Amino acid sequence: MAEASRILYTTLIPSFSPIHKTYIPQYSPTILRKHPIHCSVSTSDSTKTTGVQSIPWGCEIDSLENASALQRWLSESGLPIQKMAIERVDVGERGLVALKNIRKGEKLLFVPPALVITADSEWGCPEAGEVLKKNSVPDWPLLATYLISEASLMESSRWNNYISALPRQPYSLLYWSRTELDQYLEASQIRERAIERITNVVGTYNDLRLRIFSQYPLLFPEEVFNLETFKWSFGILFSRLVRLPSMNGKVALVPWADMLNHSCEVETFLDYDRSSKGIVFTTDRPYEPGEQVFISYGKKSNGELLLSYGFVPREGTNPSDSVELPLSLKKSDSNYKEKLEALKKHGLSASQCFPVQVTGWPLELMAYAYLAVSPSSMRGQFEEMAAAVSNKTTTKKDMRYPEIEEQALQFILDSCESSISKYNKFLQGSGSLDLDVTSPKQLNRRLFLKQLAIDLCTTEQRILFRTQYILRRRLRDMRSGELRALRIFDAFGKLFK
Ligand SMILES: C[S@@+](CC[C@H](N)C(=O)[O-])C[C@H]1O[C@@H](n2cnc3c(N)ncnc32)[C@H](O)[C@@H]1O
Repeated sequence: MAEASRILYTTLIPSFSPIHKTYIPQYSPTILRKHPIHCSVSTSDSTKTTGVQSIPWGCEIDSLENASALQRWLSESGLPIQKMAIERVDVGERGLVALKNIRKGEKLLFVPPALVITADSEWGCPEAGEVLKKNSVPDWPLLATYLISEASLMESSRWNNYISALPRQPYSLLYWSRTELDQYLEASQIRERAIERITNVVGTYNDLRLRIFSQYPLLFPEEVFNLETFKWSFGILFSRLVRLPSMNGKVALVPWADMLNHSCEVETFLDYDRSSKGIVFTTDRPYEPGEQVFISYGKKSNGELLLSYGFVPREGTNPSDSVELPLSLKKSDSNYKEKLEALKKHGLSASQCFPVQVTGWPLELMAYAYLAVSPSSMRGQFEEMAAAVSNKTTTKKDMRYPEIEEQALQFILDSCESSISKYNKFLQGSGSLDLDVTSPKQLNRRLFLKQLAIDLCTTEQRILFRTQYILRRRLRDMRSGELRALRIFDAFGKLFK
């Protein structure tokens, strides 16, 4: 479900496919190795390639100096006069603030395509770009390498002002160590997603290094193109890349537009506007001078926002919030093997996670619960249940098996309560911090991460409490209904004795 919303919206975090899964080299690198090519810019001055210390890799975002330089450079480079300016803000540290009254329904920004970075952008070091393109490197790793390459060129890159204004340390779970993830996010399934993402980024870098960078050390010196710089560039992509629906879903970094922070209270998103030939968004509320202007990064849960952007919205403000509930087949089930086979046929495994919202849970979760509790006598239905778990049923109507509904609901309730106790353990153990995480620089790292984890776990646990309440009520109603039916049946029996 979250995946679908990612595609519908111009989200700032499109799905990222790790290079080692998708990338097929189209020529033998040995051919080029025999004729090494040098990047004319980076090799002419040794400090550009080896003087890594001097590459700034963005800036501290609480300093607005580089942001002002960015703003000047953008207007000199064709960005029309704006109704907003970059300022220090309460939400998101730096953001775009209205300079004038802005109406609801007004188009803003108009960033021309020449100021947008895509996989087709010209490289400051064209030879490096050629090598990546000849190797059919997909957009994400290509853009990550592009950012590093341009950053290393410093003033020689046309994006110098943009890169200098990027955060030196983008806030995202990519920057959390394994110990921090284990310590603070053990209760949340987001920990798994973060580990998976870090593994993909490391895998992608290793793949590029083995196949390409090591073959062209002059174009891609390890002092510049290494895991640390890749984590930085992927952190930038995860928190700033947009997918533009009107450009066939092309992914792009849009300077200036990427200074907009997210609000769960607006629905407007960035897109290419054919009539003005620029990147715009249309406001869905008015703004007064001095107010921060927001866009939506997509209908994402708090966990997904923390994963990619490193923040958690205030409690109760995100209508798209959800929590992943893990369910598993019981190993002691005498039909375990058959049920697992049925799941495997649909690309699923014995343990699955399902997104639960305060408004309810998906049909797929219910189908999984039916499968998990169904007895041997229902073996003939395992297949259709597994198909419903994978959302591949032909009929999309709510599937029901009244004879095992009570067990299925109890099964979900047990999983829900086991998750709640994990959150309890973390939240009770962490005490009650109540720090203002909108100014992260003022906190030390440990407190900052802990507060983020507490905010996330509190909102996720709330959803589970609500689910627990609904399940308990349904089960109580079912059971009291059954009891009443039994009593009536009993009374009838006595009547005819
Ligand atoms: C696309 S950038 C927006 C501009 C960013 N504030 C900057 O100064 O570069 C996304 C980053 O902004 C911050 N951000 C965006 N919306 C936020 C929000 N509602 N609350 C806290 N931080 C937010 C997060 O650090 C996120 O990774």
